[in-house]
Formats: sequence, C-alpha cells, structure tokens
Amino acid sequence: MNQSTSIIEIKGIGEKTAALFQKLNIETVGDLLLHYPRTYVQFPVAKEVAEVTDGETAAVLGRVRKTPVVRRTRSMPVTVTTIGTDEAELELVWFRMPYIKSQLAPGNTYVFYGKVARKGSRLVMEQAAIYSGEAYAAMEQAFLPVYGLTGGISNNLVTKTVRSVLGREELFKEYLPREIRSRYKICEYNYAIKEIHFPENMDTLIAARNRLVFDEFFLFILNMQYHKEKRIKEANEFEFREDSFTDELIARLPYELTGAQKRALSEVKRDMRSPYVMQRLIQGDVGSGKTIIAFLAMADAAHNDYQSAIMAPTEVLARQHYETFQKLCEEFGLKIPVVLLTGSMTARQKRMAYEALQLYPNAMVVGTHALIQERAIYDNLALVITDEQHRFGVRQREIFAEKGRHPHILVMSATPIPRTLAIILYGDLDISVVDEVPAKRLPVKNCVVNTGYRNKAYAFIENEVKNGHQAYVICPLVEEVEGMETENATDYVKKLRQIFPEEIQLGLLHGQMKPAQKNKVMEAFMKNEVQVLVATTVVEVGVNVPNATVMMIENAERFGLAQLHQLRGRVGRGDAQSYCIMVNCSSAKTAERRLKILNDSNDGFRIASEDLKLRGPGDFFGIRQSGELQFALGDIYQDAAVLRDASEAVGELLAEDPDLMSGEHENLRHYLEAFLMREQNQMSL
Ligand SMILES: Nc1ncnc2c1ncn2[C@@H]1O[C@H](COP(=O)(O)OP(=O)(O)OP(=O)(O)O)[C@@H](O)[C@H]1O
Repeated sequence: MNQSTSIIEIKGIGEKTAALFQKLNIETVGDLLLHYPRTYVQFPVAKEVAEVTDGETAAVLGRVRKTPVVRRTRSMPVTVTTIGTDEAELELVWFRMPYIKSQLAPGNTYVFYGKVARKGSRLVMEQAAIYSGEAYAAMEQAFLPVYGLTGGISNNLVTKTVRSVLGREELFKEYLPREIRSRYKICEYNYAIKEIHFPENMDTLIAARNRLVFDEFFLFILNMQYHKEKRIKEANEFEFREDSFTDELIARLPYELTGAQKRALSEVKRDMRSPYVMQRLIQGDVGSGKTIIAFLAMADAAHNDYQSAIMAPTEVLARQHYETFQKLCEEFGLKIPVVLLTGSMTARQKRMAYEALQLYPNAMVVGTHALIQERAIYDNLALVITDEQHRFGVRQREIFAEKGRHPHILVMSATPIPRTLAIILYGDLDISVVDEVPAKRLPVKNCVVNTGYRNKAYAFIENEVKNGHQAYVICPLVEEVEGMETENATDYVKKLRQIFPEEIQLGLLHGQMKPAQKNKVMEAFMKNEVQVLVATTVVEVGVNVPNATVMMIENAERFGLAQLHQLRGRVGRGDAQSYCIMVNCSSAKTAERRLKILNDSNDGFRIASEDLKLRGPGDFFGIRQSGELQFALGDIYQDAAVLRDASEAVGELLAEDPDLMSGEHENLRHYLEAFLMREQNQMSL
C-alpha cells in the first residue's frame, strides 16, 4: 500500500463506500490522509448531576434511577429515564431509539454526553451518547477529529479508516531535506500526519499543523518558482499600435478613472508593447474598479485585431462581465464581437461560441472554466485575463496561456494582502496595485449588532427598499444542519416572507442550485425585480449591483474577516450611502474584537494586518480567513510568518539545486509531481 493506492484496498471499504468517499474527493489513501479534520472535539471532564447548567454541552456521571420507559407517541418512540438524586436530577430523553432501554441497567452508573436544556422546572439532556465510566475515562480530554462528511459517511467511519491506514509506517517518506527541517524547527512528516488526525495534546497539534502548513506553502511556492526558472521570458510577438484609442474611450466614460486605475492601465498597455509578453497581477481592494481596466485592455487588443479572453471563477460573474462588456461596446459604438462561453450553456449555444472563436479574430471572450476546455480553440488569442485567479491555480493559468501562442497574461485579485506577501504568493508576476477607490464613493457605514437588533434591521431594509434600493442578507448555511444553531438561507427566506410586505420580492441564491436557476435569480436581482436577496457566500466574489445599499450578515462571527470584507464590498458600489449590518450571534469576546476591526475600517489592507496582530499562534480553529487563496490548512494571514519561512527555504533550495537533481531531493521531486497532479485534478472537477 502506498499513497496512490485506491481506498478500495483498505479493509472494510467496499465499492459502495468508496463511491461515497469519492464525493469527498477521496479516491486514494493519500487523499484520505489529506482530508484533515475540520475541527476537534475534546470530551470534557465528567461532572456530577448537581453541577450541570442550562445550555451547556456536558459529560455527566450519574446513576440510572429507574428502568427506562419507552412511550410510543404517534410519530415515534420516546425513551425516558432519570439520573442523579432527589435533590439534583437530570432527565434523559432519546427519540427513535427504543433499544436504549436494554442498554441501561437501573442502579448502574454511566457517563452521558450531550446538550443540557431547561424544560420548565426540569433539566433535560436529549439524545445523549452513553459510555461506561471506564470507556469515558479513556477518551476524557483527548482531541477527537471531526471531519467534513457527506451523506452515508459518518465521522466514525472516517476516523476508523484513517486510523487503520495510519498504522502503516511504510506509507510515508520524509521529503523535506533535514537541513530545512532543523533550520525552521519543523517536525517530521509521519509524526505530523498522525498528530493532525489524532493529536495527543494542544502542543503536538500546533507542531503538526505548523509542519503541514509549511509543506503547503513550500510546495506552492516551489511549484511556482521551479516553473518560473524553467520558463525563459517569452518574446512578445504581437504588434500593438501606439495611438490614443483607449484615451478616447476613457474620455467618454461617465466617470473619471482614479489615479490608481490610470496607472495600472498604463502599465498593462506598456507591457503589451514591450519586447516580452506581459505577466502581471492587478491587485485592488473590493470595488476599486478592476473590471474597467480589464475591459480597456481587451478593447485595446480588439482594436489591434487580436482576440482576448477573461475567465471568471463563477457563472454568475462571467455573465455579469459579459453583460457589462456588451453594454460598454454598445455605448462606445465599438463593433467588437463579445462571446460568452460557460459550462451551463446548451450544446448548441456552446457550438456557436466555438464557431465564433474561429470566425472573429478580434473577439472578446468572456467565460468560466469552459474557456480552457479542449474544444475551445482560439484563432488569434493575444491576451488572457483570469479574474480572482487564486481560485484557479498556477497550472490553470498556464493551460489558459497555452490556448494562444504565448499570449499576454493578466491576473486580477481582490485579496487584500500586504505587498510583501503578494510578492511571495505571486512571485512569477509583476504587480500593479489599485489602492484608491473612486472619489465620489461614500464609505460604507458599519454596525455590529446582536440578534435582538434583527427587527430593527428588517425595518431599516424595508425603508431602503421603499426608497428604491436593494439588500442582501447572507447566511452561512444553505439548509438546516441538525444540532447547529447557525442561520440557513432556505429557512431564512421563508421567515422574511412572513415579515416583509408582499410588494417586496425576495430571492434565494446558494451554491447548491443549478447554474440556470442561479442565473435567473441573479438576473432578477440585477434588474431590481428582486429587492432582497437571501444568499450564502456565493455572492462573495465580484457581484456588482450598485443599486444594493444594505448588506446584512447573519452569524457574522462565523466568517473570516477577509471574507466579511468581500461580502461588505458588494455594497457601496454606487453613489448612494450604503450600510453593512453584521449580526454577531456569539457571546465570545474574541468574536466581538474581531468584528470591531471591520466595524472600524473599510480598508482591506488594514483589516488584514490588524487581524494578524489579533490572532495568536494557537488561534486557528473554526474560522478560515482567506476565502479565496485556498490552502487546506494554511492561512496566509495567520500563518504569514510560516509563509515567509517557506519562501526563504525555497529560494535557498533552488539556488543550491535548481533542477532538484541531488539524491537528497528525490522524494521532494516526487512530491512536487504529486502536488501538480492534485492541482490538475481539482481543476477538472
Ligand atoms: N473611477 C470610477 N469612478 C466611479 N465609478 C467607478 C470607477 N471605476 C469603476 N467604477 C464603478 O464601480 C463599480 C465597481 O467596479 P468593479 O466591479 O470593477 O470593482 P472590482 O474592482 O472588480 O471589485 P470586486 O473585487 O469587488 O469585484 C462598478 O459599478 C464600476 O462601474
């Protein structure tokens, strides 16, 4: 067995289970081990009945007072018993589990684990897990992994499967050179993998995570730098005229470009006329106006009789760009064919788009991943733009570029990272920063509130809608998840229907909807046929509806700050005053402090660095910071120091052995290949 062995070879995994694992992107043993826990539960020290309080999740040691009774109600059997004494009694209730009765002997003592709630004068624990005193003592205070799951796969099954594989030492080979490990104080790989799944204590967990985060960054940077070293600068074979074409378009825009926009555009234009092809990143905060720069660069290409293409991470965003570009061409009286190509188009529509790529040597092509599928063959591609590129990965950018003969490459990102980090993460690109927002914009007014403020917020939204504006309400979940009190969009929209008057149209948007449905809802919102859009974070990236003035975020404490900043960036995109209402449903002090950072600043770069200061090295459960730059464990803000270390280590390694040819680096080369494979597989999903 090795890391590429199919999981079907693992004892106890049949074809059916393997197919379910596939839904979690787990096909091989290696995938399984990279399926890190989402979080951990630590079973608390067991308490006496007299010590438990309303609302807590507790382990309670108690004697069963009488034989459990099974009541057959109309909908289900309910099993009830009590533990404790006359002075302090806890009622235990199980639904649909009549067999519990035979597991509990009256007079015996057990540990019951579950959530305690007050029902009238009684304290009740529902659906408690039952352990013998001995069994509980064995796991008391241990960290148990909680994995991301799918229907049919339980946490127990994943835990058991990982445990069975982890027993085999021969699976792993250390691949980081010893010198790097000792210099950066990084623990050994086998140890890290074991500890990340089954940590012994907090210290070993931190050490393990640190190692694996280092690996993620190290491989990411190594991959990028290794290829950069190999790639000689490509000669620019395109001919772009020196004329005033884009200046004339700019003069006809309904607004003045900001200084930063002008600078970025002139850098792009200069690159496209230089002896080498462009490799540039435009980094600009939310709403800083990157789209118009992309449009002008693409118009420049069309004006010089070349094709250009822009790839967006979502269908919604691709369509939005398509409509914007078509409108701009119309307004400017430009006869440039704008072509849309997305995955959800019908076969016939796609065929027509493919034909257009052959037919129009100056087409502006807008789309999603569909742009880099095999059947999309371009005739005359001189400029490729990836919007929010971190979702795509370095390899995807390369495949896109291979669609033309060394086209110019432009990447646009709204991730607010300091320049020093940007240089590490986008080491192969030149960087333009758009660090100004349009002058007429009013800063978004923020407030962080508790759930008691909801009714006021609804009244406020109603009022904004009466004044012709629109609003977003964001929930973390699509649907209810048992045992979680987090708001979900599906129920929320029903609740709002009861609250808002009939003339206010509501829409629902989430990632599990079909693309065609999503497009329909989004179009209705863009046309103001829907005034209040209840959504999950699918609206996070790039959605531009300048008429929307309220962003209400439920369970704001559950989002990373960068993500919240992106969400807030969906409002304040027009001239009207906009508002962001963050509902903090937690009483934790840290949640309050973090949200205060957002409340106090609208500047993405500042938020990122403040957040960094606030977080300690052990503070990494639950919240993922960078919604965009996705690493499995690593967080570019929180782990900025590790990122710098990894970058330094890569620099030194490649200086010493640029082709990774030395025997000591053989394993590393192998891992780099595996990393590339994974990137490619992810892309084809
Ligand atoms: N200089 C400007 N003055 C006024 N409005 C502008 C200016 N530049 C762009 N806009 C408008 O601002 C809005 C936001 O611009 P755009 O969609 O390009 O933002 P973005 O940088 O892509 O942000 P995000 O990363 O959030 O998508 C658009 O409606 C656009 O028309």
